[in-house]
Amino acid sequence: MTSPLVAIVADTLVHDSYIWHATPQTYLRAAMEVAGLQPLIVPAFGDKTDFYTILAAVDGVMLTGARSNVHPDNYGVKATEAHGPFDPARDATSLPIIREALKKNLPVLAICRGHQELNVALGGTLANDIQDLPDRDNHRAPEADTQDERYAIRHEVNIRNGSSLQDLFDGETISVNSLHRQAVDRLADGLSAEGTAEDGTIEAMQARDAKAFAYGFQWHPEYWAESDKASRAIFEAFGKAVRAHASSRA
Ligand SMILES: N[C@@H](CCC(=O)NCCCC(=O)O)C(=O)O
Repeated sequence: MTSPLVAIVADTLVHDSYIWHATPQTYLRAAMEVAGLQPLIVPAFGDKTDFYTILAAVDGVMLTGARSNVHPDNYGVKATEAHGPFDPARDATSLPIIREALKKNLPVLAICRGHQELNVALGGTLANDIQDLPDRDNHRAPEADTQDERYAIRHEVNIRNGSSLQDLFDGETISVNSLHRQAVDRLADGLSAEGTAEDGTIEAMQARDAKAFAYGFQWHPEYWAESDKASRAIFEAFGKAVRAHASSRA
């Protein structure tokens, strides 16, 4: 059995005196075991990356969550210490890969930092430390000993009436986890808000002109992809779209 390739842009981190280009296993497993895809981790070498060759080889692109934040230079805001930590190598790789993937009508699944990258890549902006803004809730992960507690389901997302996500989730409201302190501020023109939290945070969005699956989700469907119905539905739909792209090329 062959599985289509999905490109996943790596985070960079320093460990044991080396710079690593890496992706958490939760995303890789959800891509492999629920979406049925073969992940290909793309090292974050920015403009040294041969995007043409990578995007000719894969049938989808997935952007993961990360503790780092998109550098505000990318959306025209002056950086402060509070905007960090940063991973400029990832920004320089993920933002162009998103734009190129959408131009090529490749399926795109953007999660948490990836959701924020999708907005910035198309010209939108981000709000920082939203828990300190008036009328906004705390969307950060709780202090907890285990990842299961950090990724526990925390709040509801209301899906826009008429959104194709209502069909995907078979309902108007879903319950999600929450591990972020930034959020979409000005939504890029090329995106539509498809789901919002009670405090107005854009939790789900879609690339308007995309001919394939192209969604951003502010929460983490990868963590419960095997056991949670809505999380599984996202990965299954992404897998189906990537396989459709692969078949259309064959
Ligand atoms: N850093 C951004 C993006 C949020 C995100 O991708 N979170 C994943 C965090 C994983 C963890 O805490 O273990 C933000 O804070 O908004």
